[in-house]
Amino acid sequence: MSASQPPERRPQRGPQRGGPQRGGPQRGGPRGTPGGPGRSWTTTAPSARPRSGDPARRVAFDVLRAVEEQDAYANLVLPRLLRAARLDGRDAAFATELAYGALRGRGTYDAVLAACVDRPLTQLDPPVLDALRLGAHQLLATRVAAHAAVSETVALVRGAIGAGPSGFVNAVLRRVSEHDLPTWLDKVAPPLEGPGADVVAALAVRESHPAWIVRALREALVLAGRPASELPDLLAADNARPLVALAALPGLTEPSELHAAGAEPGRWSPLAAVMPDGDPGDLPAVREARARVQDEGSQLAALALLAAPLAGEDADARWADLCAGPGGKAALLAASAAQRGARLLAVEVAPHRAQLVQQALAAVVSERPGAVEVVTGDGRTVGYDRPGEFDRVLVDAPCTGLGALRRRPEARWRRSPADLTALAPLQRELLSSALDAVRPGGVVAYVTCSPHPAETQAVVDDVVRRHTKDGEPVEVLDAPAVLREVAGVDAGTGSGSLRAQLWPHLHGTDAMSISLLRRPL
Ligand SMILES: C[S@@+](CC[C@H](N)C(=O)[O-])C[C@H]1O[C@@H](n2cnc3c(N)ncnc32)[C@H](O)[C@@H]1O
Repeated sequence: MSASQPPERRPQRGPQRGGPQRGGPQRGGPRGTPGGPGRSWTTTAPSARPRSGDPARRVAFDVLRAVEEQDAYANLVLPRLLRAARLDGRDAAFATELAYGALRGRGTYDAVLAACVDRPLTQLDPPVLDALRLGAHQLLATRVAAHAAVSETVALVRGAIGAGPSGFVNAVLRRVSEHDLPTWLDKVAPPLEGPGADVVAALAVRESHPAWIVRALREALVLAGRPASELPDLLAADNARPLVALAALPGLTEPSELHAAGAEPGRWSPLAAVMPDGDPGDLPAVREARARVQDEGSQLAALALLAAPLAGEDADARWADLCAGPGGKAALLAASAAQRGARLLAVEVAPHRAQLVQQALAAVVSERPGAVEVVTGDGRTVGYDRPGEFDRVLVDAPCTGLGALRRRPEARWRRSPADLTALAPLQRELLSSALDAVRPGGVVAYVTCSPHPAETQAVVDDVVRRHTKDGEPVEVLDAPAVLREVAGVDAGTGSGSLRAQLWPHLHGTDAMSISLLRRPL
């Protein structure tokens, strides 16, 4: 697994954090003998060490616990915990690296830990297992000194869980520290080639992905005209920290304002600026909602809808976003609508997400209130309620998010193949509704942040076939050609498919799939 390097740590002693005394002593123990060549160890017995834990490690641990126990999203819970612990700067960066790294790397670390513990990991107390993952991440993928990784993790366990498991954690982590990551991978991952090779199982351990996702991404690559040999790079890209991309909302600011504040030009989107470091919230344009954090792939999806050629009448003033929450693409569309004298209907079914859309569009609304209408409702009914009313409609469909795993470190462990089946009818109904909602000659963009064929090509093929059968044919437009025009990006999928597919390992964006459809005149 290729994990990003964390910032150098300066030695730190945090205030004591009294945590609930969860978990008893762990029975059994590590395999083999602790210690290893080239490592320096403190000679103090774990029981005699101070009980204090480092606050950054405690925050990372609490993130892992919230993800496990409350189904929390790491990117939402982490900022709250950082604020509560009053961590910023390097300490906040370290806590973030630990939490995200341990979550992303779980597949690799569990394989290593399983080789160091004498019973299935499922029999460990879940908080103890999380602490071990944090320790393994420090030992195998950061520059934290081995003795500090072990002793600080043991201190964390004493503070957050209790004294009982501290000796066990100490012994297991010492065992982990006996080898570096490449050596461990050679020991615990199945071979990638030669006799007994199992590419999927090997990459699942090496690149820390569930095997079904490794298989699904391989299929997605091949069906999008890419060689399967790109799979390791694609999986590795999911483990790299994405740069923060910003979108300058048209008419409200210019990318040059963001560049002047230290951001660099984006790679593809004409609206993009990329922050090499720092907090986007420090930029006035972001604070005032004139610019927003948005992956370049998402920017390109919205821009593709706006650039797709209409047919027939000149009208281009009525746009709709049927799945608007939390409002990223709607903000870009609304700002463009305000510029071009158009009006955007933003529909979102979840009330709290519809509120986020309102917030995302606030700057546009204050400039031009008539440019936007936000509705809490079901996008599936728009085609029936307002048939033929729109010139351009976006369906940014609810999907598995398999193309944005680098952004959501826990997502790969939450998803299951059943999600694909569960989302399929909704995706088809939303696209069908969009096609009913556009006028003849109007265009629909069907977008997912997943490259999986079941929620991209299959949905489009099915809906186009059904509409055609019902006497309402649909034209499939050349989405890669539109993207080439808009951003000079090559996102072709080959073999006659007109769908565009972006990839993290090729384009540096989320793996957005973009199909453009038009109702014939
Ligand atoms: C992929 S997200 C959209 C992201 C959004 N376009 C953006 O760029 O910020 C899909 C959204 O669709 C919403 N959704 C799910 N089912 C829906 C439905 N039947 N009608 C409208 N919205 C729906 C979800 O709540 C979620 O907010």
